[in-house]
Amino acid sequence: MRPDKVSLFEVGPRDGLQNEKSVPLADKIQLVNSLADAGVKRIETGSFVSPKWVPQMADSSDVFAGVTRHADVSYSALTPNMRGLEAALDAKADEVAVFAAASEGFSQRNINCSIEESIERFIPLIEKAKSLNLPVRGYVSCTLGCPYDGEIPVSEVVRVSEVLYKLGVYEISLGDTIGVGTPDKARNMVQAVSAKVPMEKLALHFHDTWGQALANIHACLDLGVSTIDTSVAGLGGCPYAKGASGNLASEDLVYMLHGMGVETGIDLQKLAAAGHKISQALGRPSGSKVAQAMGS
Ligand SMILES: CC(C)(COP(=O)([O-])OP(=O)([O-])OC[C@H]1O[C@@H](n2cnc3c(N)ncnc32)[C@H](O)[C@@H]1OP(=O)([O-])[O-])[C@@H](O)C(=O)NCCC(=O)NCCSC(=O)C[C@@](C)(O)CC(=O)[O-]
Repeated sequence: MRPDKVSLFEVGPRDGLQNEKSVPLADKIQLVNSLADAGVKRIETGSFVSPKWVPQMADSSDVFAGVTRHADVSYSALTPNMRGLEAALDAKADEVAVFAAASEGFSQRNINCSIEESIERFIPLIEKAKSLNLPVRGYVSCTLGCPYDGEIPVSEVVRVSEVLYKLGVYEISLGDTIGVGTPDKARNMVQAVSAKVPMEKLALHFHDTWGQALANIHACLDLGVSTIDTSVAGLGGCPYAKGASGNLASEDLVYMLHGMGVETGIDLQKLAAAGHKISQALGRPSGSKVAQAMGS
């Protein structure tokens, strides 16, 4: 059944900016602050990964330190290993996220290890986070296709999702990393995963490379999914998925949901203004169709 309310998990400051040219620290901080002012309650603020691999995120500690915290907003960080977790704890992140893939090719290119090795790495991280009552989110990349391995069996998406869930992540974000999915395929994949991980623990993380993200999300909404990852102004892509464009623009999802009578708690004008400002810093127009139509 379609949810009355959807929670947006904003990934622009991390997933977006990790694949854009470097942005000054002040602009990153302003982006996070303006997203919170627009009513976004969950903001992926940065990542604690190797700066050699993703130099755009090297100043994540400074972003966390510079943001004006809202008590009701969760500021999260991506953490590939124990070192990342320690850095996230120092930065006082409210939650962290581990990231695995449903495809071996992507796992090797993205985090330089196999799927099984990545899971082994996450075990102590999740245990330590749990001991500190720090929530851990889990990503599964390439759920609808991989830039290296092509088609990915749904059974593998289900398997990796279930493993992460059983390890104790509180939510599984299903990534269409290169945006190749189409509505029926997306819906079937989500339905299959929900046989092992409860629907209310699933989030959609669909990139819009092939212009399908909004249609794919719409196709999954009636299944009851109520958490969706988006990126303001459609920022970003993935450095290890050549040609991948950003996640679906947050503005586009909010406009569609409000039009369907689904609440988000987000002020669309303020959201579009946040997207406009960061797009200016990048020297290009917003990637959100809705923001463009609003004239932001
Ligand atoms: C995982 C590693 C670290 C393995 O990297 P590695 O080279 O296999 O491992 P390593 O342990 O030998 O470390 C290499 C160097 O990185 C350092 N290092 C090691 N760990 C850290 C850390 N936490 N923070 C800072 N530095 C670190 C470490 O100290 C060392 O430094 P050196 O001795 O060469 O000077 C590396 O592959 C990496 O950082 N990869 C980054 C991948 C990444 O951020 N990808 C983008 C995010 S994933 C994504 O976008 C998909 C998602 C989540 O959005 C969902 C979707 O769309 O599908």
